[in-house]
Amino acid sequence: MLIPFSMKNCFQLLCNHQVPAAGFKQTVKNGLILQSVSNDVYQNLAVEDWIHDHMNLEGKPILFFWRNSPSVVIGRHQNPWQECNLNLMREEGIKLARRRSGGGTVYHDMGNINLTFFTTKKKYDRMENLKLILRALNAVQPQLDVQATKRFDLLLDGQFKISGTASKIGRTTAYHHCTLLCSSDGTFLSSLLKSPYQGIRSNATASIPSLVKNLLEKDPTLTCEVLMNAVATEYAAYHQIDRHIHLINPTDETLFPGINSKAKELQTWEWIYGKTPKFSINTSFHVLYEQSHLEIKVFLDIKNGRIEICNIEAPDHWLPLEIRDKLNSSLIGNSANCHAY
Ligand SMILES: Nc1ncnc2c1ncn2[C@@H]1O[C@H](COP(=O)(O)OC(=O)CCCC[C@@H]2CCSS2)[C@@H](O)[C@H]1O
Repeated sequence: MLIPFSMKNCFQLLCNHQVPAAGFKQTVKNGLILQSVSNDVYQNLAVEDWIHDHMNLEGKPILFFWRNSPSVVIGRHQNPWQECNLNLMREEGIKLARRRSGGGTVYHDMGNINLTFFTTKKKYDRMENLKLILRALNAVQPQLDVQATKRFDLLLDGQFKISGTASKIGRTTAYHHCTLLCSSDGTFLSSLLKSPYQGIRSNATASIPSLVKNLLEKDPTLTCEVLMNAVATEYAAYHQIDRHIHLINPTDETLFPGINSKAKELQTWEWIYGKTPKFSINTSFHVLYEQSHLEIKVFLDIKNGRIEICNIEAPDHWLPLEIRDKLNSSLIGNSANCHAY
């Protein structure tokens, strides 16, 4: 079912400004199913940006499958310090990405499928897409008890989340993307999505933690490949299109002119950390000094990921006033995570 081939002609058919190439007309008349050959979260998010920015989807919806090497993906208006364990992520080499859609933080690895449903703004319908996934699940395993919730999660057995949803609505084009947990590392997922920091105050979107489960735990035949093929079959039937999954390479500038600079931008400190809504930290800790515990109080105001106000308070005999003032002023302008560079 997977056919790697040059997508150039398909994109020529779908792009606003280009002339339809003969031959592929039938294939892409009513839509297209794509799958990324890359497991790089930034490259795959760049495909979403590119399609969103460049394609005319009128009468030609697109379904895009993608999987990533271990990554944590935060929503557009979230605070990574509040949402995940950045130290653990650094130790384990887990990527952090900020997506352009809103909503909460999720963990991705090769056991998690991402599905992006691109449509015109008019045709955007998250529940319709989730119902399509439910039909696909039902086709491969009729005994599964999976339901869509009002917040567009998919729950297995009434309590375990197997899919989370987010979306981006542009002027004319929109996309709904969601996860599908097949065989992800559940222990990693829960330890990475716990912040060690206390005392953060902010208006950033907070994630809504749930119990999660993998579909493969419920039925060992439900591999990622089986699930993707099932959804592709259902999508093709629904849109009356060819059910082939076309493999695409997100670094191919001949298919996606300008895509590499989009991927680069998504990897910048300014986008990942710098877009964090303003927040403050009000916390304290103790140090042992000459057999007594001293309380050190810390107050920080952080804007665009950088310290704007810094107020560290400590007993004078441990931290002389002059040094404390120097320390406070020297921290201003620093990134809230200097190690992340
Ligand atoms: N991969 C995955 N799938 C489903 N649920 C998850 C996953 N990872 C974590 N979680 C659980 O969801 C909550 C957060 O739920 P919350 O509802 O806050 O956020 C979401 O669901 C966002 C989904 C974004 C989907 C996009 C699709 C392509 S790029 S990312 C988290 O604390 C965990 O309990």
